[in-house]
Amino acid sequence: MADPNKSTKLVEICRVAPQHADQEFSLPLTFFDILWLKFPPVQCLYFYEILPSSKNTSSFDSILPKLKTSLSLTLNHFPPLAGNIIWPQDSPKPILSYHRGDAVSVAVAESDADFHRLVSSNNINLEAKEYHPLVPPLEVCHEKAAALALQITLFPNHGFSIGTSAHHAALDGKIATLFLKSWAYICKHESDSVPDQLKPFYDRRVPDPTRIDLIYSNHFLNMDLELPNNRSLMPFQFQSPPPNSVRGCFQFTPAKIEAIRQLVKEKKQQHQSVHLSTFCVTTAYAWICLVKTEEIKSKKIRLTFSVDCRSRLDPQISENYFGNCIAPRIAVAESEGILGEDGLVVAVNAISEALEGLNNRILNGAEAWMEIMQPQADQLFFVAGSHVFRIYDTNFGWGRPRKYEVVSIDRTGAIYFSDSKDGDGGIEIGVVLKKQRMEAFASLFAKGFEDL
Ligand SMILES: CC(C)(COP(=O)(O)OP(=O)(O)OC[C@H]1O[C@@H](n2cnc3c(N)ncnc32)[C@H](O)[C@@H]1OP(=O)(O)O)[C@@H](O)C(=O)NCCC(=O)NCCSC(=O)CC(=O)O
Repeated sequence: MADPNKSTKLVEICRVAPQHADQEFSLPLTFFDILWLKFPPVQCLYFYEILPSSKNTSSFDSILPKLKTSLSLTLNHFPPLAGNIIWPQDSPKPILSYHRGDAVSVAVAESDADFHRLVSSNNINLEAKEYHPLVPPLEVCHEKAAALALQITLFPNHGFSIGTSAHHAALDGKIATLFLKSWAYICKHESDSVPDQLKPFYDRRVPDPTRIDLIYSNHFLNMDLELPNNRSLMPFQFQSPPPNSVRGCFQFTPAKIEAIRQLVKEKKQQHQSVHLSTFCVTTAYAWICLVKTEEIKSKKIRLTFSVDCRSRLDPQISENYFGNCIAPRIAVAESEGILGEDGLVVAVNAISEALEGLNNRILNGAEAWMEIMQPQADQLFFVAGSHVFRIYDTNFGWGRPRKYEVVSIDRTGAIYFSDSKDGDGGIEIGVVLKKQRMEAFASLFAKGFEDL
């Protein structure tokens, strides 16, 4: 249990602006962005350890100035992140706007909480709310919503954490990661520029011949909300984590991933081929463990995940296109099948089916994505993040992150995926469950591999 006497104290809240951004930005949101307009902020945490024996100890005092200076330089490349989402009365849709003088709110805090407990990957007793003091709130009111807020928390003699709160209508996971990597690069190399692969791309030429952006915007404008106006940018209320919720982090080593793949291959022998990517087999395994843990009674079970569309649009857009460019996909399976002897094959089949048509029909049905995103009775799981982002390569000059966490999954109910901190091709997943359920999940997750 967390020690109630340990605390995180706010030291200052400063505003960091791009150092030389002369260009004002006004990026109209596309339908990919508007889909997330009312979503709560995506909150992530990166922990960095500074070992007492390391030569970096002497530089502990320089952490904060280095991070602030490099942030300001990084924002030169990402000025919209210092801006706000607004929805002017005369605009049919919301806009991400950056004006000179806009800045990112950066909270600086100091914590005497147990750093090692917070970064432990084997701990399934970390209360969900223990990370909350380490991530900042995002400034949101009816008229505007900040794109980004940051918090740097120092753990004297141990290390520091960077907490991020990002508006999902401003950027998706890929660009949030790109921003952090650019910041880390500039900080580590004491540079003011980044290599091309870390540069965002601002051309907004996303194909939208049927004006899905207006369909989504009108959805909000026509909603019967008890708000001063339907252009309000206040997010929908998402549930707080129930009391007794804990976080768990689980590892798929490369050997475990291969074992699942082999098992599905053997069982599928006589049938058609299926998509046996790392994403597919690990998501299937985690999904089954969750369904068993939650003792789901509904007949059909759904799993929603995002697909990066950047390379899948016609014509393709830049890999570093700034904004959102993800499409929701839903895997649907019968609970009987998922819980049965061939549950893995059933789950892999369902995910494979949901992945069909990505290269030529990616936007089919996009008019209805807004409905897909609404909570539904038989929809259970939502995948956030991706192992392909290589989060653990985000090195500000003090080494790889000791731990990464998507804090906001405790409100969205998602399960997050990232690469593993060992950098060996493994995968890490994070879940938030009630304590008893977490114990059941941990046991199922471990036992499943014994049975492979
Ligand atoms: C649709 C997918 C999930 C499907 O993934 P898959 O791995 O099954 O399929 P795939 O076609 O991408 O890859 C199949 C195999 O080819 C390999 N592969 C793919 N592209 C490659 C490339 N360019 N070079 C080399 N290899 C490549 C993969 O590593 C994989 O192998 P192997 O498996 O052996 O490695 C993914 O393509 C994708 O779009 N991922 C990103 C999703 C995303 O952006 N999520 C974040 C949402 S925003 C967010 O999270 C914020 C929030 O909402 O909270």
